[in-house]
Amino acid sequence: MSMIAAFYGGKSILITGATGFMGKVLMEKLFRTSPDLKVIYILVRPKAGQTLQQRVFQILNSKLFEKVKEVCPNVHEKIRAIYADLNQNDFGISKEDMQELLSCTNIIFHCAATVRFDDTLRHAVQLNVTATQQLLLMASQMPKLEAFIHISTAFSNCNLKHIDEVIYPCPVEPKKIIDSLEWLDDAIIDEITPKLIGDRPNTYTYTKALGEMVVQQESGNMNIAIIRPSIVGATWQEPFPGWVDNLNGPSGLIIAAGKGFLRAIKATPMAVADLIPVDTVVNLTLAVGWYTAVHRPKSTLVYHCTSGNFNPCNWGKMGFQILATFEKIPLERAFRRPYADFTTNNFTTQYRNAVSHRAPAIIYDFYLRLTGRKPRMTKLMNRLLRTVSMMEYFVNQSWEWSTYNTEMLMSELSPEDQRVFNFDVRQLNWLEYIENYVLGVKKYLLKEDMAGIPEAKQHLKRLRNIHYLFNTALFLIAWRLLIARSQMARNVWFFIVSFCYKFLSYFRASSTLKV
Ligand SMILES: CCCCCCCCCCCCCCCC(=O)SCCNC(=O)CCNC(=O)[C@H](O)C(C)(C)COP(=O)(O)OP(=O)(O)OC[C@H]1O[C@@H](n2cnc3c(N)ncnc32)[C@H](O)[C@@H]1OP(=O)(O)O
Ligand SMILES: NC(=O)C1=CN([C@@H]2O[C@H](COP(=O)(O)OP(=O)(O)OC[C@H]3O[C@@H](n4cnc5c(N)ncnc54)[C@H](OP(=O)(O)O)[C@@H]3O)[C@@H](O)[C@H]2O)C=CC1
Repeated sequence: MSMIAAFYGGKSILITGATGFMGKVLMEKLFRTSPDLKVIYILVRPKAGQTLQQRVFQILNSKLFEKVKEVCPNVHEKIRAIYADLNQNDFGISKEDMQELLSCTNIIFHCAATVRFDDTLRHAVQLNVTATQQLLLMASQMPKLEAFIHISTAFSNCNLKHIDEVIYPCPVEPKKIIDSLEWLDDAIIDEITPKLIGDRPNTYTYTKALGEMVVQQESGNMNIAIIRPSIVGATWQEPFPGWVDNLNGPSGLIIAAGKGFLRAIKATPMAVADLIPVDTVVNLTLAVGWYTAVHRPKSTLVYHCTSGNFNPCNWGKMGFQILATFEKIPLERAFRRPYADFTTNNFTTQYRNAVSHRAPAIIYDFYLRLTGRKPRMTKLMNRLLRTVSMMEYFVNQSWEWSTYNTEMLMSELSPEDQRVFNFDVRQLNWLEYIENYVLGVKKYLLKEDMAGIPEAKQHLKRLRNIHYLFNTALFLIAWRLLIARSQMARNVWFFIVSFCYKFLSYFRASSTLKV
């Protein structure tokens, strides 16, 4: 019997960010392994014209929850969606709901965040810092609370090369930043943002670091732990391999490469690609929840959930395997054949952006205009290049994360828990994982039918022929222009032609002699 699974039985669990990528996998695993848990409260806001109930219905009816419905048929009765907007004071939660949360919650998993790299400092602070502070305040009023688990990121201190499982202070106190954002106007905030984030690449990593400081400062006598995952990718094993449902991290770029939009990226092939499967993160999170509640460590422990020091894979190997998978399992209606180069040089990157990205987009838009359609490729390409430029920071350097606490926890688990809540990435086979990831992107994210693979392959063959034809035509035109303008080119041309002629005559003569 799994001790961790038994621990969650009968518990009331509060999850923020349950509608997000990690939150869904966390809920799924909880219901599947501890179907006797009492209730999962999820803080949800209405979105995209959907009510709370519609959002929950959609999640429960997705493929991800198929196994859960077998193990826990009354799962819909055990989810209680509570209206909450983390941008509002007290999250806009009604008095009755708040009362219930305060009096019943046993465990909190705080996953909600803005993960956008380009968010304004005001919004990123509101969600990643102020909301964390408010949640901690709520937690401190919960008499039955056993553990508060905060999800941060391994990149919260990406300005350092070696990162320990400790909370590093930021130069300006989070409280001062929260206070000043209340009265500063947006223009001034934009101006001071680069100074505040310093050598971090974006507001996301900076505000996640501030969020950790808030957790440390407001922890009081609660049992708190922080999890720092690196780049979270599709599921490795559970509930099935390759599940992914958003474009964050590598997923968007995998699609861009598979559809033939992304032809080159400024990335260091030997830099460590610290990807971690979402189910591994969730297993560690649940194990940490159990350990924190049962063993009550004296201080707030930080757990790194990374792959680099256990089982490193680099971007070169990853890119190669992604492209190799597209040979076998191509995406439908690709714009060009999948091919992506890694370059480390700024000049080459600019050249490839102009020649391999912008030029084909302009030519295609011209073709769309000619055929009476609305041009869209240049806009899409500009967006892609902007996204790629934001990812460059993460694919051109390697970090070292120490993992003492994570390893300590691994050794504390019973063999059964090590199996059911496996977070040992030494067992991960990268080639197999990446292949399943690419397949998952195709099936679950793009919702493409596997029956369409032969047609997709045919389409790629057509694109290859067009590519050859285009290159041959381009070469002939260039050559023709050169011959018309340069005596030297003409001489070379006549030399080649006469050489070929002589060779053919010799070949014909020798074959006649043999006969
Ligand atoms: C063979 C080669 C393999 C190479 C393989 C390299 C992998 C290299 C991974 C490094 C990864 C580091 C990750 C750090 C690890 C964390 O800890 S961070 C957590 C992860 N966070 C993220 O990844 C957030 C990144 N995303 C963003 O910040 C914003 O979406 C962006 C990129 C700034 C775009 O903003 P925007 O232009 O306002 O666009 P947005 O409204 O979000 O979406 C607009 C459109 O773009 C699409 N889109 C959104 N995001 C993306 C995306 N990432 N990609 C493509 N399209 C996207 C949307 O679907 C949408 O399409 P439409 O609905 O309009 O058709
Ligand atoms: N994905 C990754 O690569 C990594 C993620 N992390 C961390 O993991 C955690 C989960 O990330 P992930 O699941 O990928 O992120 P997602 O963007 O998929 O999910 C974010 C969640 O936060 C919720 N949320 C955002 N704003 C609000 C709001 N104003 N009110 C209520 N809920 C809100 C979203 O709700 P809604 O559906 O309504 O938008 C969603 O459920 C985050 O803390 C992130 O920093 C750490 C490392 C890497």
